[in-house]
Amino acid sequence: LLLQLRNPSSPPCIGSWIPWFGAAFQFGKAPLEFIEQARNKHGPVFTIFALGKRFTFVTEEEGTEAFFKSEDLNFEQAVQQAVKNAVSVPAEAFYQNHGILYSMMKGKMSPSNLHMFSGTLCKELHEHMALLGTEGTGDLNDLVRHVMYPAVVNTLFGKGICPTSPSEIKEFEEHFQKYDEDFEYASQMPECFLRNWSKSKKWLLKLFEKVVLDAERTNPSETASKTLLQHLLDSLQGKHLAPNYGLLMLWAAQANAVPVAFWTLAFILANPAIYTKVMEDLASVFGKAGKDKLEVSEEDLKKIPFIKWCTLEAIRLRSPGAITKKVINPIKIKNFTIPAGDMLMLSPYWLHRNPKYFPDPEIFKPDRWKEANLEKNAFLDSFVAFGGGKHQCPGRWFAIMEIQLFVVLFLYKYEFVLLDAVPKESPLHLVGTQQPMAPLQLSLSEVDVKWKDYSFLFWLP
Ligand code: HEM
Repeated sequence: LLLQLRNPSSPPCIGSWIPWFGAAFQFGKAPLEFIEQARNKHGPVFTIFALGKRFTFVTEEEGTEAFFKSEDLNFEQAVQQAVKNAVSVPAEAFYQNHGILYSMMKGKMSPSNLHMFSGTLCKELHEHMALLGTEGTGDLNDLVRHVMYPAVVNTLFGKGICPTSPSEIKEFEEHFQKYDEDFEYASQMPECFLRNWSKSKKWLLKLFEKVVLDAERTNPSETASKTLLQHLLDSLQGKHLAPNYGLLMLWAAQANAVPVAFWTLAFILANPAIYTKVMEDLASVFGKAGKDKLEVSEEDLKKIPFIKWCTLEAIRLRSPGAITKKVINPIKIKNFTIPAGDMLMLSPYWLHRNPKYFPDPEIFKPDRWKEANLEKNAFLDSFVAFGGGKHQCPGRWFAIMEIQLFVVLFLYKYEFVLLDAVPKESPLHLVGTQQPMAPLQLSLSEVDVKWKDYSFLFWLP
């Protein structure tokens, strides 16, 4: 009945007048799947009424164009409340700082500055991989986290600034994982509903008071020697918010990149032909696998484009469930008028499954990236994992580089046997890239150079 009575110019609205029941409840349970079902049933533009808010989804090209370009939509207003809930930055300070901090991060992590990170990152990755030992069995996701997390934190925040050593990391990791796990829900609702999350947030903010003091104390005067955190401290208006912004930056740097590194490795290892191609490329640039302490520069990575394609293809398949803008003036999309106040939502995850742009969309096909003009830093058409327009993810080039570097060093150093099938992605979260639903056990051992030549034979059809 509701659908029949609606104003024909507004999108179909799915929901009930009591938030949390009916469709809104289903939406909360598995939002990713819900979006696709709603699209099939109601068409490319539809509104979900949940948590007392209207979320309008646009799932086709016309909507995408408007989403990234329209002046009637606003990014800052869409995320301000979430930032307030997540790290307690008040609205006024958020609006005052956002533009300055965004430009700073975009500049520091631009393609031409990546070489400033790659040396340190390579060294750090080696150091933390060495702690894994020469062989063992475990879950790939844990393994990736144990290496990537401390290596990237030491690179962006400075060594010894955040806890990363084996003795101090455990408690930190527990809190950070809890914080990350419920970040999405916590950014949408009052903290009192999430007691454990709130405890971890307080613990992390307290820790960051010390982190920023240490970073401030060791802040060098010359620009080239500063860490990303120190640049953030220099740019920030309202120094008392430094711990809050430090934590936000840590979350942004880890939350998406770590799961994508997992998926990139999982997809490569589960596809014998792709694994073989990667290993041949590595051998042609660096010589036979197994030599320890391979030094890989950002220039070297350019010689192995196939690994960049694998990374981008994993990002395509596991891209954020949704990104958001707030409608500030009514906007027309297709035949619908979306009212001011709505949250406009676009799903990179589902857009990346449109066969018109990505034939065989569910298949991991790194070769499709041959068509992208990556030398000019352009992605494939309709690839929006990092957003688009003027608010695109400022860390995207760093993210792609760190994952490539990790994959290179890891595959070069170890041989693997997968003990499980690649798990499915969890449909539970809307914000950010997907987590695996189940563990992926594998056993690994350092490559024995003698054997490496022959190991290719096992993969051949
Ligand atoms: C594969 C990994 C990553 C993915 C898929 C990703 C994706 C995104 C997306 C979709 C947005 C929001 C864009 C929008 O809503 O229009 C975003 C924002 C952001 N990302 Fe990333 N990101 C990744 C890695 C990183 C890394 C490694 C960093 C930092 C080192 C980072 C820092 C940020 C920051 C600071 C913002 C907020 C920008 C703003 O406030 O305007 N991201 N990212």
